[in-house]
Amino acid sequence: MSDLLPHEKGFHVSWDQIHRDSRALAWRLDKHGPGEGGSWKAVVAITRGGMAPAMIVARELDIRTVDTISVKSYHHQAQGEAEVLKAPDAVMMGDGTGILIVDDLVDSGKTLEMVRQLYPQAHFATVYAKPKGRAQVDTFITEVSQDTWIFFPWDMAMQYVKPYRGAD
Ligand SMILES: O=P(O)(O)OC[C@H]1O[C@H](OP(=O)(O)OP(=O)(O)O)[C@H](O)[C@@H]1O
Ligand code: HPA
Ligand SMILES: [Mg+2]
Repeated sequence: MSDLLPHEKGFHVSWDQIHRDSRALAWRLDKHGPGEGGSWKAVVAITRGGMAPAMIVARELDIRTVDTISVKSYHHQAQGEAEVLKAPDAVMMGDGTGILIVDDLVDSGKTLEMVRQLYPQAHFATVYAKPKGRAQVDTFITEVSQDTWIFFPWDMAMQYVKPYRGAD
């Protein structure tokens, strides 16, 4: 069974599951910001996967200032470069102090590494984490093995499944 391809070893996450896990992330981050009463200044979602978790975290923590950063990664090129396609508001961001940067998961850590270079004082939170990228994330909820592919609800649809036994 160990010769399964990464996409065959799947962790399938439902909307309900990501809602609960994102709420758990918000609970963990609540009152842990550097502002008054442990507050956070703003939530910044790493698009696109970070948008749903960021919305849930912002809702739970009553944060109305929400922005996005769009990063295009070049994982398959030798230099392993990543490019910012859309940056959040520069004045609001500063060096990242008080900013909660949210993504759905960290895998190799390349995306967070790049964003962290831009905003070294920000707090980085993901719902899921794989071992290679764990050092790049400050707070996460669930760890999965490196060879597990996480399937998110926005990439899936309900469909018929054949029973284990029975007519084809
Ligand atoms: O830790 P890394 O190896 O950098 O991988 C993690 C990133 O990859 C996925 O985004 P992707 O770039 O596929 O874009 P998307 O969010 O628009 O789907 C995921 O949402 C993370 O942002
Ligand atoms: O496991 C994953 N699932 C979905 N998107 C991803 N992008 C990097 N790793 C993953
Ligand atoms: Mg992403």
